[in-house]
Amino acid sequence: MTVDAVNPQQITVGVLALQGGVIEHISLLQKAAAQLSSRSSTPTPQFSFIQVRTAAQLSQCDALIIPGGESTTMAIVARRLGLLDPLREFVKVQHKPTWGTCAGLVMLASAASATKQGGQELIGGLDVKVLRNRYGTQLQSFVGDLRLPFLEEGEPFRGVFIRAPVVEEIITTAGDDEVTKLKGKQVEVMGTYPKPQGTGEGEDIVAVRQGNVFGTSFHPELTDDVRIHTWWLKQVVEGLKSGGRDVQAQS
Ligand SMILES: NC(=O)CC[C@H](N)C(=O)O
Repeated sequence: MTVDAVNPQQITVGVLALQGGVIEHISLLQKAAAQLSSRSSTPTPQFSFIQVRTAAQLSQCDALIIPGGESTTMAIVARRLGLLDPLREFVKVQHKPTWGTCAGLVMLASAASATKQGGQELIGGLDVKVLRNRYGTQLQSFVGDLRLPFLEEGEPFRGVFIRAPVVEEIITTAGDDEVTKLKGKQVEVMGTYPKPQGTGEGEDIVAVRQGNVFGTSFHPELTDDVRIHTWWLKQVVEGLKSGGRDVQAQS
């Protein structure tokens, strides 16, 4: 199933507003929308950016951002508000474009390790296992320069990592129900960052995409760098214009 074709003149993007950097995401989305319209020679869509706290608000959205915060708390609150199943439907059945940052990435993973005792509920959508709090506690927060191949050439992106998760495993179980629902789209690594000293060789995966679902370990909304928001919004518009073909097919 694909996202229904919508009038791309009117696009509503929601930011899940249970906790975390909601206002910051909306502010960067507004800047990104202004940039898209100033760069385009043809009319760009009219965007509405709304905070989502109810299933009714979610149903108005063509795309969604799940911000950072605390995924365990977010799951509990979403469950209490009756939002968890509508969110699963939005991401995994309607295949509407969804981007999770930090705790949002945890929520969009199909599995997580280093969870609290008893585990935690997830939305799923990305066939990955995330390792929560990979870099330690709040005190080990850092800003690291990232080279993100999907962005235009330019300065490295300043990645803000706060108790950040990383993708520790890409789950490729053939015949897995979720994979089938995601139209066979495979997980694509969109960004990596060198493993901290003493924690192994190579790079950690800090950004992934699978079909319409995108996740970053870091917090672009806590910078004034609008590039990822602009890139994502463009993917959303292109996907809706083509009647719901998912964003992975666009690039
Ligand atoms: N900055 C964040 O969003 C932290 C995420 C948090 N460690 C979690 O697992 O939910």
